[in-house]
Amino acid sequence: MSRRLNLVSKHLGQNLTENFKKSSLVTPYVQDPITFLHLDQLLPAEINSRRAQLRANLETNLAPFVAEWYEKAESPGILAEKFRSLGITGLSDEKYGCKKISLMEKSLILYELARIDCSLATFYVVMFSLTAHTIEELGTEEQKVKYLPKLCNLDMIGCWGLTEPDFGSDASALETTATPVKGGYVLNGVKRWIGNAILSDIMIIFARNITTNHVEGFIVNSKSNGVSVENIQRKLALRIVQNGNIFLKDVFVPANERLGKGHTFATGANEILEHSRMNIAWLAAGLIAGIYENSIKYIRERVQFRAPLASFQLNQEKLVRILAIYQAVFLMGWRVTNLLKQGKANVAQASLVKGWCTLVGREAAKLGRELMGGNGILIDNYVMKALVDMEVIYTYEGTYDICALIAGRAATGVTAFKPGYKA
Ligand SMILES: Cc1cc2nc3c(=O)[nH]c(=O)nc-3n(C[C@H](O)[C@H](O)[C@H](O)COP(=O)(O)OP(=O)(O)OC[C@H]3O[C@@H](n4cnc5c(N)ncnc54)[C@H](O)[C@@H]3O)c2cc1C
Repeated sequence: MSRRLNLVSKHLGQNLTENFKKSSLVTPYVQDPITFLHLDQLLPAEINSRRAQLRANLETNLAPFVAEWYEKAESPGILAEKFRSLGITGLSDEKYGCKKISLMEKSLILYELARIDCSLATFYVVMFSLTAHTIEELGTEEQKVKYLPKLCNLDMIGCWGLTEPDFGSDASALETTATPVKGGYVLNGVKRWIGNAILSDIMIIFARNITTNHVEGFIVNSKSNGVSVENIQRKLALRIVQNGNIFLKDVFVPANERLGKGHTFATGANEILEHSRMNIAWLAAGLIAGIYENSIKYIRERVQFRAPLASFQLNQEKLVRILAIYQAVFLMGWRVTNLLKQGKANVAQASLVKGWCTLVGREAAKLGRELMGGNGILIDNYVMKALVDMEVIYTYEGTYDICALIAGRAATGVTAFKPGYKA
């Protein structure tokens, strides 16, 4: 189309849209999906107002940089400083010089971070739901005093190494070994996909104690002799997070760096995953909020067939499906967070919620991408990035299938896992 025709058609489209907007068919609309079923009323007022403040700060301080970081696939050095200045660093209790961040508040921080970008939320999960939380729950008092003050303020970066090249879903069968020696243990093995590995000062490494044959956790100084990290390149999702392979060759770990509790897979790594899986439901909710908001804005503005995309029945149905998915995911996240707070959540519940929220999150992401047509693949339009990132959260910390089978075992009382599986 010539430039003149293009301008005329654009002008005509704008007039029609303006007329359409003025017509009685168009009413005020739902910009923020949380308002549809008034889900914000489920949140304590003080926490909800801090959430709103955080959203405003994230929009100003982080959102403008995300596309560039994502394209360059880099974790900016200033991220820790940004998180500190936003006041979102801390622990579940005010101790070890850390600020208190309650379970619900942490969930909403993850929700708001994912709404901006899922890599930012994942960095937060690795630091606070995995690394710091492991030391908080399973560490000795000496380990807590040594590490938590630095971890909770992001003065120290940690990573959490469970997965191995040959043991992903089948994590409880992992092969990295911990051999008791005088004064400690010697670790040998390889870890794969570990978030923050290359940036880390310390690593939580799960290894099989060859004396007990159980999987237990060790705190490894990343600069120890025998530790090397290779960054995984060319990822097409979660590009701001750095994932690495960790190689452990005859790495000596002093006895006092063995985690104090959780000396089996079920009582150690799996306990931490239970908590963390619940967090992933909030990443899904944040992503779906972002998908909804970007989609509604787009379809109200874009004109085809001389009418806004939002006026087409098929498009309304797709948008409403995203809106409904959002309500369900938020409610599930909220419910399981409250159960966990009351000490009543278990691994089956956390797995059901994590698995299902990311399953339907995939559908929401596809619908959002579809609503934007070709423009849906542009990074600045959010939805394609959300779609690929949703694929990762559907997979990490227990794939959808594994989560479904853990919940299925609780529901039926019959295991679908091969003999020996411990989750
Ligand atoms: C970006 C990213 C970040 C990650 N970060 C970390 C991290 O920080 N720390 C860490 O320890 N790990 C991390 N992981 C690893 C992640 O937890 C694993 O990728 C995940 O558990 C799946 O393992 P896998 O990739 O080896 O897939 P596999 O186990 O090989 O599974 C492949 C497929 O087979 C299915 N499958 C496997 N077993 C069964 C079964 N019994 N029944 C039915 N279906 C089955 C799976 O559901 C999946 O669809 C990360 C992964 C990614 C991609």
